[in-house]
Amino acid sequence: MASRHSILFPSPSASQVFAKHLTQDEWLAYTRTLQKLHKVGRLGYWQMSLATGDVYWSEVVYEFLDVDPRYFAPSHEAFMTMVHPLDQDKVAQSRQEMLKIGFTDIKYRIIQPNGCIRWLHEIADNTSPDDPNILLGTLHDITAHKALEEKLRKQAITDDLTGVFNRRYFMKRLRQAFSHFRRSEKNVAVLLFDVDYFKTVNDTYGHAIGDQVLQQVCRLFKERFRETDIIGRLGGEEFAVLLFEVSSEDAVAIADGIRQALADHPFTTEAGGTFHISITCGVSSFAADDPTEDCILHRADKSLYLGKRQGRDQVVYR
Ligand SMILES: Nc1nc2c(ncn2[C@@H]2O[C@H](COP(=O)(O)OP(=O)(O)OP(=O)(O)O)[C@@H](O)[C@H]2O)c(=O)[nH]1
Repeated sequence: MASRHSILFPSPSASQVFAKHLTQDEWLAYTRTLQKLHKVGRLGYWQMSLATGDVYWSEVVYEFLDVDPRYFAPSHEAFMTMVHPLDQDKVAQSRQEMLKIGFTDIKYRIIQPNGCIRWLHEIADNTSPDDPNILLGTLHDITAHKALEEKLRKQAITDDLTGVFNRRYFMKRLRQAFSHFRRSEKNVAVLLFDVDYFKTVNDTYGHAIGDQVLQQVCRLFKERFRETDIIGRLGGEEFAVLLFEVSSEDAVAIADGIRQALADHPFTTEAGGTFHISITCGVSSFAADDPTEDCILHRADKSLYLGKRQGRDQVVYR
């Protein structure tokens, strides 16, 4: 404890007090006010002596880390054990940066002893006016900010009704998949699904039941596709799924499994009765001579249209 306080807010020497025209009591009162302000503003700060390696953490830092100052001695090493494994390199690099250019501004995660992950924003420098051998850093807990950021990011790429990706995000992933395919030539397939006679579902059972059908279709998609497959709602009752590193034959078999599962699935009416739907699917794969990523969608769309003309409830591959 004594060594922590020996770095920060040292009791001023008589000459310092004299130079600043402060009495020792005034100086201590000023220090207490500053500490209180940091607590009120939820600003954590730390100091490290380059000469001795001693580290001081303010009370708020202990709170961010959720460790007890009575049992947890502050040190650079102790702190690094709490940094999220995925952010270790970033934090280590920022320390080097600070020593080199005298400043760093970084956001990273720490893991508290209870397993909770917190996001911290650290701004640090080594330009202490009194001692160039002292590094100074401030910490803000930005966990709530990050959670909001993540929520907004998800909202921006998700279809509200069904929870699958929206058209814009699907098209972005299709573009990325196409450029990856051009480099790797690993097969990528698109399944284009369209619910059959969906207008009749709405007209017969009502729009709310129609919405539930779309939600259940997507629930079934999510259950049956892999985490890495990209499921998107292109509009209305049309959905597309991007499958990576899958042969065209397997893509057709997967699509047919979904078609069958949907045909077997009983949907419930408001009155408690049940009804069934069917779905038609067009399948296509990227071709080496495709000039753009849209070509795969055009082919899948043509297959889908053919499937509709041939009587629906089927999978067509071209
Ligand atoms: N309930 C609901 N209906 C929607 C939604 N988006 C589009 N629709 C309806 O989906 C229906 C699509 O009808 P059509 O394009 O005629 O297609 P279809 O009746 O499925 O016929 P085929 O595709 O030829 O088998 C329209 O009635 C749209 O109003 C939605 O979010 N919720």
